[in-house]
Amino acid sequence: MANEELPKGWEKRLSRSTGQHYYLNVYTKESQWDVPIKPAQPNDNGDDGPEEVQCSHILVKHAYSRRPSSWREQTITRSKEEALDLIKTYREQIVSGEATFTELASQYSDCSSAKRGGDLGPFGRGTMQKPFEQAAFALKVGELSSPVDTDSGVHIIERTA
Ligand SMILES: O=C(CCc1ccccc1)N[C@H](Cc1nc2ccccc2[nH]1)C(=O)O
Repeated sequence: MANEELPKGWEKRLSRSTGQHYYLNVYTKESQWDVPIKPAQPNDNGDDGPEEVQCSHILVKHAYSRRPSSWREQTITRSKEEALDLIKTYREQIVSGEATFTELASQYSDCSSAKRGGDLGPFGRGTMQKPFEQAAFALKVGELSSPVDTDSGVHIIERTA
């Protein structure tokens, strides 16, 4: 199946280990063996996908973040690698049920939205940094993204509406 027929962000790849084709979402880094299905109904402006989404996120900043400071820490010095390790740990704790997204966002997110359990409210395209927007609009409601890099740091995103 040619890439142009796949939903936005999805690419067909060949697994070196199995020789099988798989599908990778270059925005959310999700991968799957099955062909991804385009959203069933176009929205009002005729494109695929929603005009607005609502998401919560957990942001872990690092020394190279656009603003390496937050309500948690006046000066953030961790490396990008350490930030990625932390966000992966939080994601594993959420997936395993060890902690809830809201608990971890409230306690650890370096964004002011931590005070709202990570909730950013509804937003349309063109309001958030592009990598964040692309990942958020590629999620189904209830889905949790893989780690997403922006100039602010490393995020995991949960689409809530
Ligand atoms: O820009 C904000 C506020 C975001 C927000 C929107 C709506 C409700 C509450 C907060 N905070 C930045 C960190 C940050 N960078 C982001 C990039 C994309 C999405 C959310 C982000 N949060 C910071 O604190 O440096």
